[in-house]
Amino acid sequence: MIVLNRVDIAVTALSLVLLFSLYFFSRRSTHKNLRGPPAPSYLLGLEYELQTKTFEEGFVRWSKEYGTAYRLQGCLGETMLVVSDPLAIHRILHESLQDYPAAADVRRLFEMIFGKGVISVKGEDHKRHRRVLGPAFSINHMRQFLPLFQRHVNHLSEKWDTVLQGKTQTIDIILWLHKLALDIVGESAFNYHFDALNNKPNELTTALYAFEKLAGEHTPTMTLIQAILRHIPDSIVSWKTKHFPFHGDKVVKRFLEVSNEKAREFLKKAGLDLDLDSNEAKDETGMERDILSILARANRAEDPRKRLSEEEMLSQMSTIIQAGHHTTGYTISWILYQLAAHPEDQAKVYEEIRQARERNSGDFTSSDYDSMNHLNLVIKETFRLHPPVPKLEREASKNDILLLDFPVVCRDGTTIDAVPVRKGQRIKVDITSYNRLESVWGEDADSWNPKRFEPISTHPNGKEQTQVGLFANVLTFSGGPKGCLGWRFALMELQAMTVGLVERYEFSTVTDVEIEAGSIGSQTAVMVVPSVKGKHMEGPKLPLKVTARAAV
Ligand code: HEM
Repeated sequence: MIVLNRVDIAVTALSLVLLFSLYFFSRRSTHKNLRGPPAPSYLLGLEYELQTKTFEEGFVRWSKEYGTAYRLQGCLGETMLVVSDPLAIHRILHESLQDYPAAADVRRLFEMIFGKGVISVKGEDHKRHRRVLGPAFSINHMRQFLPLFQRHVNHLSEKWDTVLQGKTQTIDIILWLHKLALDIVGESAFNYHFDALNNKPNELTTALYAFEKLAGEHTPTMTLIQAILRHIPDSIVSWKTKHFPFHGDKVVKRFLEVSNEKAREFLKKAGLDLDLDSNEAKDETGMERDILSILARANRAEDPRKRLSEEEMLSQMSTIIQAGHHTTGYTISWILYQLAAHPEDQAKVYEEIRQARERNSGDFTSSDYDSMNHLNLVIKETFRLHPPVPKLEREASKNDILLLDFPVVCRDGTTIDAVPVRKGQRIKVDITSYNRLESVWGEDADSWNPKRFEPISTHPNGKEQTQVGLFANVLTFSGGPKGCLGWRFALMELQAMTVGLVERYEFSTVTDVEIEAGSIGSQTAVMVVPSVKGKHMEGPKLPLKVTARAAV
């Protein structure tokens, strides 16, 4: 057996660093003339620092300083391009999606977490997945979920009533709302009862919570390892994960295994098992309210050559559970926070609910929600200011040129309105900064102002906005053929949650507790969450004062 001494190990490590540096040098970008923030070190670039900064301190500030396209130095001298320019984003997400797939390491991570679901695949496979998934997310099916949303909101209210005992109490609302969102998505996706609000232990919740605990562990070494892994071929990383899994690999795998097992059990029980040709007679199960049943039927109706395989079908469930609960859980938290911080908006929303109650004393319909003007302005403004997914990681698959709506000034003082992109270039589509561009949203873009979404005849910069986002032209749900599949689901769920909770409770901020946007996750997959100012590294927290209202 070969025994390596310390010198051997040091020489090997140094050689690897040199080899990677040479590799990165050969891939250095064409963006030398673009401006960007200085990096504190060659080894880590700005990547480690980014994980300790809030988005406000990093990306939002830099986009103000350097414009809608700038360079960002990653580990070992890698140059990344950050864009928040509407025209450039339009090209990346809408016009040329096939030339700007998700970066390879992101797809690899997504495949580990979600399996071979819609979020992990690209090209023709992605189109095939979207075709089968489309019907399950149609507006008509979404409306069928409304009673389910309302039932779970009522359940949360029962819990809060017990906590409040008729008094005003400070509640850290975030964990409650996270559990509410999880209960909703489990039952909607495949009639799975997480029973999170009841704190009921079950296999899938245990696997999910173990997975969630992984997020937020950052060290310089981990940052460097992750950066190096980005450039190692998939086959080698898969081999390593299979034969020498890290603790995190095992935890992630466990969640996917349990989710697949539960989805398979459910389909079997519903008579929709994935042995596609043998279940023609088992059509009427009466359970088509969940996404998986609708999906199974849509898949059967597809041309057999284009159907999703069993593995692909089951992977959609882990995808929907993960994509559909953190996002809505954090967004409803921000909505309630903004209503607490802006009592005049809360009063308007409450008044709309009160008036709607006079017309409808039973369960509200989706038309009732759509007719509440101020409620919908508040939701749109929250989407704009608080996107839970702050950026998308893309990679150019060929050389291209990104035209800019808003020219940027270069290091040599020249102004450019087009940025060349070479094959392999990593691009960060900066959702948060696009949503805050003064040139798009007006001078008060950093401030809360729901009225900006009232219909107007002219736009703040005097010209029509370039179409980028799926909803209200904010980029929160992304845009184009890979944009969020669940945006209608999320919108209706958030309407039901906001109305259900504001009708019963009054929310106000806690004196001396300031809230800011922190983040959890890694550079590859990060989420922005409410946290206590100065303590964002401690994770999501949102204490609010909650008072039960007298019945309307
Ligand atoms: C406020 C709530 C939500 C936000 C902000 C949000 C945001 C996003 C974003 C930014 C993406 C990435 C798109 C891209 O890569 O270009 C995405 C993808 C996705 N979301 Fe959502 N999402 C939300 C809720 C939901 C819900 C409730 C569901 C399901 C019930 C869902 C299902 C999906 C799926 C399946 C994808 C993958 C789409 C694809 O790759 O083609 N999302 N979402």
